[in-house]
Amino acid sequence: MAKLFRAVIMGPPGSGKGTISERIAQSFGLKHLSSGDFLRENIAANTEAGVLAKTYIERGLMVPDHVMTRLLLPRLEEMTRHSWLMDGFPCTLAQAKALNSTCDLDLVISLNIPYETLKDRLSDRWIHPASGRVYNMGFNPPRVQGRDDLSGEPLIQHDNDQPEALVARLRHYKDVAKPVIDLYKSKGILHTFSGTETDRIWPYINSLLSTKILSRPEMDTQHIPMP
Ligand SMILES: Nc1nc2c(ncn2[C@@H]2O[C@H](COP(=O)(O)OP(=O)(O)OP(=O)(O)O)[C@@H](O)[C@H]2O)c(=O)[nH]1
Ligand SMILES: Nc1ncnc2c1ncn2[C@@H]1O[C@H](COP(=O)(O)OP(=O)(O)O)[C@@H](O)[C@H]1O
Repeated sequence: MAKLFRAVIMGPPGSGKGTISERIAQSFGLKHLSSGDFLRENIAANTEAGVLAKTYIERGLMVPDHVMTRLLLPRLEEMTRHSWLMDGFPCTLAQAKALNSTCDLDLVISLNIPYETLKDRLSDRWIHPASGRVYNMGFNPPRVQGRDDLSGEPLIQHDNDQPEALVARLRHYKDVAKPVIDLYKSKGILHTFSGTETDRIWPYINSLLSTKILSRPEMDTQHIPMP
């Protein structure tokens, strides 16, 4: 059996984690797990953790570490037979340490995107709240303006995507992500990609993953006893 592959994608709000994760999931058959989608599922299902998480998200705050880990780690433990890519978790050192105690990551992708680019993208971001589908009026516009492609329902914008809120969100991201990035750097699994366009970054991520994922079955031969 090919060895399982576990990766995390990190980056500030609007850096393209969701967009790139979808491409990775399609090209390499990894399961795309998103902390935001998972929280929304729990909120929709009214689970105890979902109800608690909602009180933070509504105020534009991050969900506390213990709530995130209690929600996500059991889910990851169910995925022992799957290769996956996690988007949006861990985002603090406490979350990274909790994840570390559950599984060994093979790779961490960190997106490094200039502030001006993030500001432009997010002020143009439209979301279909029920599904979490994301559009950008320039980059990937909906087929009908203001409407979700699949359901035809109205799209909305998030207040915290506007420039005033974005500055605070980015500062917060930098503060909490720095020790996480340092941790993964010290483990030798961090790969950072810089740029202003997803389409230009994507080929580099694609070729990195091609080497890592294609080389996995060979690595399995390490377990075959030498004659
Ligand atoms: N103009 C432009 N927009 C892009 C590009 N890549 C992604 N986007 C758009 O930028 C916005 C942010 O991308 P996402 O993939 O949602 O970013 P994210 O990192 O998952 O963001 P969060 O969910 O806030 O953490 C979306 O509206 C995308 O459609 C790009 O290369 N150019
Ligand atoms: N790893 C996490 N730790 C704490 N809170 C989180 C985490 N992931 C997501 N959240 C919460 O869920 C919300 C929605 O997440 P997401 O869909 O990734 O969108 P965004 O980061 O653009 O707001 C975040 O604003 C935050 O409140």
